[in-house]
Amino acid sequence: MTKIRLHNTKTRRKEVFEPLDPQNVRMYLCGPTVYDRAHLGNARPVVVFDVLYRLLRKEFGADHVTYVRNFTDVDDKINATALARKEAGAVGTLEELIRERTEETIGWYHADMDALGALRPNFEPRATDYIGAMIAMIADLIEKGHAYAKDGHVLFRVRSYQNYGALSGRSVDDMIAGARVEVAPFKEDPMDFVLWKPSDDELPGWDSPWGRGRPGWHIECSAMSEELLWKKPLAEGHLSDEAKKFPHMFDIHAGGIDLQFPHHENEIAQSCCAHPHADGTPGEFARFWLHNEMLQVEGKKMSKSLGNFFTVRDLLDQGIPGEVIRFVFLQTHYGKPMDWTAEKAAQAETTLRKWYKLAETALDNEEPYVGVLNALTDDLNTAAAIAECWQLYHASDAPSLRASMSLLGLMSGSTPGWASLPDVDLSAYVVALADQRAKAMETKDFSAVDALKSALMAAGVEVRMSKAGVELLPGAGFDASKLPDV
Ligand SMILES: Nc1ncnc2c1ncn2[C@@H]1O[C@H](COP(=O)(O)OP(=O)(O)OP(=O)(O)O)[C@@H](O)[C@H]1O
Ligand SMILES: [Zn+2]
Repeated sequence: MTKIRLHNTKTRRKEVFEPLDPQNVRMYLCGPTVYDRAHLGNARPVVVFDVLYRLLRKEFGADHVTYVRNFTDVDDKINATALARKEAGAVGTLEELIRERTEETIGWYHADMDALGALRPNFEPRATDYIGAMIAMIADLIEKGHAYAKDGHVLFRVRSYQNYGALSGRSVDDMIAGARVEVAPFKEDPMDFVLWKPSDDELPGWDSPWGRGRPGWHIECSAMSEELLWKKPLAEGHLSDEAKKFPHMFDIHAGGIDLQFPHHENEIAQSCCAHPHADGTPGEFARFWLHNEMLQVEGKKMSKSLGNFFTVRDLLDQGIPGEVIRFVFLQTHYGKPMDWTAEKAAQAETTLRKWYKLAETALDNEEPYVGVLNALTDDLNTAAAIAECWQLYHASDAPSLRASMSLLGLMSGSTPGWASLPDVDLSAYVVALADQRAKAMETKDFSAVDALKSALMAAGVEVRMSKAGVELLPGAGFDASKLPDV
């Protein structure tokens, strides 16, 4: 078996990845806050870590990987969206409107990420289903002296955790200088962050020892990863004796680099302080930290707050197949920033069309080509994997190309219609158009040619007419059911 090597942000090195328990490889990815459609940047971690999930399933067995990705469904932005709808006259209590909004957004998220060929994780916990676990963890942190309650708030005492900042490689003081930390009367230190905050009657809230309130953002990932990647497999007997020697530890924690600080630093602080070793020193959390770089727009992170975003749905609605979007992501290593451009999408589509044509002649039951596997096991080098696929294409090695594409999550069948594109026989239309054009040259009446051309274009066919002849290609929005009769 090829050794998987991954760049671990924690050590800033590429390291050989050996799971604590090869029978149950455990990974957690910070998921979306569900108040709106995912923008294209939000899709990058999903695609990148879907490749990792597929690789781990290939190496350790499909039933031996547990992948958790949460939904943050308690958040001030969600509350604000629901409140705005209520003010605009929507019927229902605020809580109902919030639930409606998060349900709707989760539905959109699934549809959009499915279209990108991303496998659904094994667990997709919602924060609101784990409030009890969060309250218990917060109470425990207070008892251990790592947190304090003040005015209905509970704060994490950052200076009680010596390793704070280790993931980002910065000292607490540097971080304070560089970050916009909120100074508040209820804080002992401006660096302390919120574990729990009070809710007024207008806001969703849960009863807690500190009054009615709601959790801060960071605690949910600590609580949910603990519940699903440690307690649950432990209780169900799905952890080896070796893995049990590392309580509360799991293999991989992933997310965008924008989450490294403060979100991931805070997750580490909470989890390690909640589960100290027997000698009282801070305990363990994730062994490997993986961070994807940002999708950018003109050098800036695509983000909702900057307003420089478009959604995955926008692109799908423009007729760009999900696999094309996926392919564009795969062309850049996850550790590098990247842009989305129309040229990249067009090139990706041309490539995929060629590959499909060859790969479709083979069955999907071969092993992926070793060159592709080697590229992926080298810190998910998807760009190199694509170069290897080109070699297979040029060598007309259909079985290996098909198996390699499927390891990359391509040809996954989640974009219906796409797979049949290369097989579409448009030759009857080529003949008809050429005939009509020949006639029109004599009669000087081009209306029939134009009508047929428009009908084909309406079905998503790209029409190229030149002296050399007529060329027809199914385009991105191709729909065979709309083809005209000839
Ligand atoms: N431009 C981007 N490129 C790559 N990943 C991104 C980008 N923007 C956000 N992410 C990732 O998307 C995931 C979901 O994040 P989240 O729902 O918190 O985003 P958001 O806060 O709605 O987005 P924004 O940062 O635009 O406000 C996180 O893993 C985050 O790192
Ligand atoms: Zn998280």
